[in-house]
Amino acid sequence: MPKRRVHVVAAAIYNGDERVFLSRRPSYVDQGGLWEFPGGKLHPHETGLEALKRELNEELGIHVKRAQPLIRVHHEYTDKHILLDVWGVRDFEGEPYGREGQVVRWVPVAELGRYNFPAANLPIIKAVALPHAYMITADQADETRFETDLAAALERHRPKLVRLRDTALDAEAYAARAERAVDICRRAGAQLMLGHRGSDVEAMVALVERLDAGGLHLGSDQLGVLERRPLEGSRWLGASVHDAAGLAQAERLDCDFAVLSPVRATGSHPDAQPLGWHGLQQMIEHVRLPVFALGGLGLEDIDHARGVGAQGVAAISAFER
Ligand SMILES: Nc1nc2c([nH]c(=O)n2[C@H]2C[C@H](O)[C@@H](COP(=O)(O)OP(=O)(O)OP(=O)(O)O)O2)c(=O)[nH]1
Ligand SMILES: [Mg+2]
Repeated sequence: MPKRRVHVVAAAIYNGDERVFLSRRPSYVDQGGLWEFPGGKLHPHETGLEALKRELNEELGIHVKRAQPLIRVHHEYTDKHILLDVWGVRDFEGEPYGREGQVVRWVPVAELGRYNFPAANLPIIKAVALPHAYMITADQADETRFETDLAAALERHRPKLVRLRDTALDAEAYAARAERAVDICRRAGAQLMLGHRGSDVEAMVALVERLDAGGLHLGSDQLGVLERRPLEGSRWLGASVHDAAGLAQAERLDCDFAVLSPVRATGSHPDAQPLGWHGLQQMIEHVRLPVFALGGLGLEDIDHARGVGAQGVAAISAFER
């Protein structure tokens, strides 16, 4: 017998950027006792947004005014195929409470990892926890200067996620710099992503694990040759992409996010044809993966990037200012 297909809408309801609202499923229902993003199944003839508004009113007593698509997750449970259609909700009326008697709680995004969710939820938790700014380190041959600049940028802009970009360093020098940079980032409350084009991916995965770094960032050439996700699910896997094929490959590999460039023309890549905001929007419209916009952008562009469906902005020079 074919499995039942179930379409579920659910909401990440935010209080600022720091907390999201969770409910605990009653013990007697499917996936009982686990925490969830509030929501439920579509009724016949309802759109996703209509169902979301109805469910959040029934379950939490709030009126949703606006919602943004966040992520769609397909998951095979033993008895059914589920599509979880998750929306970000920031604009609503009323104070959410457990209207059906369920246990509810505002949870700091950084603590989501401590809660037990249904198996389908891991990509959702990652999408919720992913910040809106992704800092990329600049080329700097001098080690002392590199460390001072990194500490200064962390202090000034407070990014939560940083990529240690490979510069002219060889594998050994990269690993040595990574070890210190992971530590500098950790003390500033940021996670560091590693990735070195001159090293093979297994060596990079081993380095990420040895240093307990935030994750692995793949270059577009590395992305192209991999057949499966090279890294455990609890760490971030990011990838640089420049076109629709790259985005599709990043999705296939179960990347947690992609960085798409160039949106604007930049001095560092003068020959590349910029996508523009419109090109970016079209390219990510049907992609289920969070995508950072990169190329000539600053932190002041984050809201615009989010407005066209991107996760936010990745940048090098914006963090040097
Ligand atoms: N709401 C929600 N459901 C989830 C999450 N993760 C996950 O696997 N699910 C599954 C559990 C259920 O099988 C299904 C949601 O159905 P539900 O029981 O909440 O549906 P509903 O609110 O419409 O309730 P009912 O009318 O069927 O009683 O999706 C999640 O984060 N939120
Ligand atoms: Mg429900």
